[in-house]
Amino acid sequence: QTPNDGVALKNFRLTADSNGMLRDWTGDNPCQGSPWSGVICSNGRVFELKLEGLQLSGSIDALGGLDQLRLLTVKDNNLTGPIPDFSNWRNMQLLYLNGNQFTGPIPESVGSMWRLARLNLQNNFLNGTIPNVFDNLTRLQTLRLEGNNLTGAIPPINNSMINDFSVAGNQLSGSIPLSLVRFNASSFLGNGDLCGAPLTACPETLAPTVPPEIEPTLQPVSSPVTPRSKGGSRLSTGEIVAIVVGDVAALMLVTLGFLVYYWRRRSCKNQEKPSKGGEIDRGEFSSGQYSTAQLPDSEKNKLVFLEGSKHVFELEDLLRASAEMLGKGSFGTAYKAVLEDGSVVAVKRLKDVSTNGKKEFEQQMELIGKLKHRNIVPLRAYYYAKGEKLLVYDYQQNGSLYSLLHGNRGPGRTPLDWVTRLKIALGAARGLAYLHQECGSQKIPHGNIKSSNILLDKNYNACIADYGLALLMTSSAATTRMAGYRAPEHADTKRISQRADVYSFGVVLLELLTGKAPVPAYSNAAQEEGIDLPRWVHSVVREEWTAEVFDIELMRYRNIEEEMVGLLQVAMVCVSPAPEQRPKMSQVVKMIEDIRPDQGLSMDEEGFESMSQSPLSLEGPPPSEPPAT
Ligand SMILES: Nc1ncnc2c1ncn2[C@@H]1O[C@H](COP(=O)(O)OP(=O)(O)OP(=O)(O)O)[C@@H](O)[C@H]1O
Repeated sequence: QTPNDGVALKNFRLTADSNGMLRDWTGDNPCQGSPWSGVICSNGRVFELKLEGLQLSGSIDALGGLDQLRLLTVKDNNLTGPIPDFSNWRNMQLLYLNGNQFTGPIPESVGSMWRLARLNLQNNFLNGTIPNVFDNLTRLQTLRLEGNNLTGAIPPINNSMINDFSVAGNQLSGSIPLSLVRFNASSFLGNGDLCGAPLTACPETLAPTVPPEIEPTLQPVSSPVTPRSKGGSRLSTGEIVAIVVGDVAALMLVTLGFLVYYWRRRSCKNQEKPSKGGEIDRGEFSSGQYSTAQLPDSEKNKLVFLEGSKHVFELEDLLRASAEMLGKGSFGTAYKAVLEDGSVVAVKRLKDVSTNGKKEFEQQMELIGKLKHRNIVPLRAYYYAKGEKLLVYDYQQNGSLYSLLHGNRGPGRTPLDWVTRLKIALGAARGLAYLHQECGSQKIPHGNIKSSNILLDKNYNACIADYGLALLMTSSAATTRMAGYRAPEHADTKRISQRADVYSFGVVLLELLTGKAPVPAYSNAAQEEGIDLPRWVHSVVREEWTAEVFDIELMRYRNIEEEMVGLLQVAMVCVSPAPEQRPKMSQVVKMIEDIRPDQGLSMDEEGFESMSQSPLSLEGPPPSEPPAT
């Protein structure tokens, strides 16, 4: 009789899910009907279970019955109790129980999971000795046991497949077995009394191992593993991001309050004495930044509207508008301005402009103003004065791709579905291809392609922002931007190029596919290096866990795996280290269109809305691996 995986999962949900994180586990069969989040089936049986960071608590005993599991990850929850007998999990290949509050010993039955490639039990409260069974696991590559309360000596582990090993931060003692001296000291640090290479040599009396009766007196020394309070739970990434964002928001509020206060005081003073001719001194830009350039009368009110833009307001109106700071970038600060007639524009206040005066700036603006395409943010007007340069753009109401992907990864987040991601990828590719072609023989690059420069209009149509600005900026601004998106050759040449844009665009595609940010969320992106997304994806794909690279949010959609792999291939060729191996943007557009050739990726808005998108099922081995801890 086939074991009932649905019953096992429902029992687990009853025990562990007091917060309702698994409320879409409805119906009786997890492998039929609407998918259960985190559950992947093959041939009608539960095959992968990914339940990371969901505040689950209680025991996982009920999962012991899922005998077809290849992958189980429950990392970063609050699960408790002993680890169940492993003998039912004979097919298990990837097992992540780390970051919980499991207690008791590691069962001997771990030796029965003969297919196991990765075992991560780190950061729990496991005690007892390490069972001497790991030599049975001939496929094991990762063994992470750090941050527990394990005692006794480390058994000999002769398995040469293991390349990722740590027992740091336990209470182990005795000499390190010879078979493990190939690992760094960091794999062993923070134990009570471990000795021998790669740590310091054992005193003669201690080697080879400490007798068990003296173990309780051994105290752990400072551990390289993050300390955890007993019974406490660590902050999830989402919570950390929320705290950081909260802090930043609070800081911005305080700053804003200060500026408003400062501004009011200035305005009062200005009311007392009449302003000098031409000084821009309006206070209605509530962030108060945008105020004090001295202008000769001749330059006053010269907001220059570009070809095709209706001249609908004056500089005065702009200065009177209520404004909200959108963010600071490497070219200056962007504001959202709501004019008195209700229309909304985005205003960029430039810093560090390197043109040879007004004429050159105007020429550049006229050039930028001529560019028209549905996938680029239109520049409507500009303002030039000695200490003040403003650019006025259409405001894009759905913000940037960066904030859509990484802005709120915590509870309450609206996932970004696959069709929208594909649509954004194609729109942005078309916008950039247009810019590359339009500049034709001059080969003018964008020079700053990244997800915060891909903006979304009300229909989630992707538009490229900030084009044409890289050429205006001083080299210091140019070198500080682009962390995480910069092509490798840029380190030597410092020159921007269309080929380097293609590389940056490849990073954006990887961001869409993985959900990972190449620059840390809400940090000062200009100054901090983020993760090297191309390198990370390469390393995961090389290990043949291709499915693992994809954003967990995309796991709910069926039948999109082929398309995701298709887009991954496009991304990988874009991030080729050698510039000449990268395709042109026009070719990239074609490749993305080909991902859904007969379903009309090249269609208009309506076409996109109607494209099919059903939750994903990954069939057959190998299972995907969760991100490294
Ligand atoms: N036209 C616009 N409509 C809506 N949001 C915008 C607009 N222009 C810029 N923003 C948003 O304002 C914020 C600041 O933009 P800005 O271009 O100044 O900096 P950046 O894109 O983060 O960095 P960089 O200057 O290097 O491009 C970003 O989050 C961006 O998405």
